[in-house]
Amino acid sequence: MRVAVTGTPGTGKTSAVEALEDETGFGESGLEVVHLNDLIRDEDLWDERDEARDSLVADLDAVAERLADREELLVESHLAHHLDADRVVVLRCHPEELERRLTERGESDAKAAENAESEALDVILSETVNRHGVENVYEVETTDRSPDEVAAAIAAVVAGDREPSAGTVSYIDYL
Ligand SMILES: Nc1ncnc2c1ncn2[C@@H]1O[C@H](COP(=O)(O)OP(=O)(O)O)[C@@H](O)[C@H]1O
Repeated sequence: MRVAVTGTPGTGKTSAVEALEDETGFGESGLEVVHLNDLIRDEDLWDERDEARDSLVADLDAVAERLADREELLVESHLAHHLDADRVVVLRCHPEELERRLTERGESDAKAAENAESEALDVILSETVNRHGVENVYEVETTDRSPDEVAAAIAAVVAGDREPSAGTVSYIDYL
């Protein structure tokens, strides 16, 4: 099975998946965890540098090819939903809390605000539903949850103990 964990930067993908990897019992799932942003950087799977955003623009074809022969995968990244997957977890976070998390992480105010707005507009959720269909999408609210609690929700998706739930989160009040 291939599981993608996606979400706007700051929703806590890396923290939750690291907590999941630390959980006893996760090894039994047989899933290999890929922190995609690290792979893209380490293996040069990008084709240009976005100077304005101080980030790399991933070569998604090269990434897909790199992972093509892997069947048992859990891929974590804000790009993970652009890859083939059986189930996609979309982490969500209230834009005000998201902005706080990103600013605390050292991101610029502009970048934090851009991501908060994107989260309020459901950008990644929409992209995910368009590609994978509502029946394969699981939204997980992280605003008031610890990384361990978010990890437990991801584990429940992996185990098949959670129903698909696209469209259950709304931050329209922020706009
Ligand atoms: N569940 C959470 N509750 C509060 N803060 C969190 C949570 N998850 C992550 N953070 C903090 O928010 C920031 C972004 O987390 P990170 O895991 O890097 O997110 P992402 O991988 O989605 O960009 C980090 O500073 C992290 O410590």
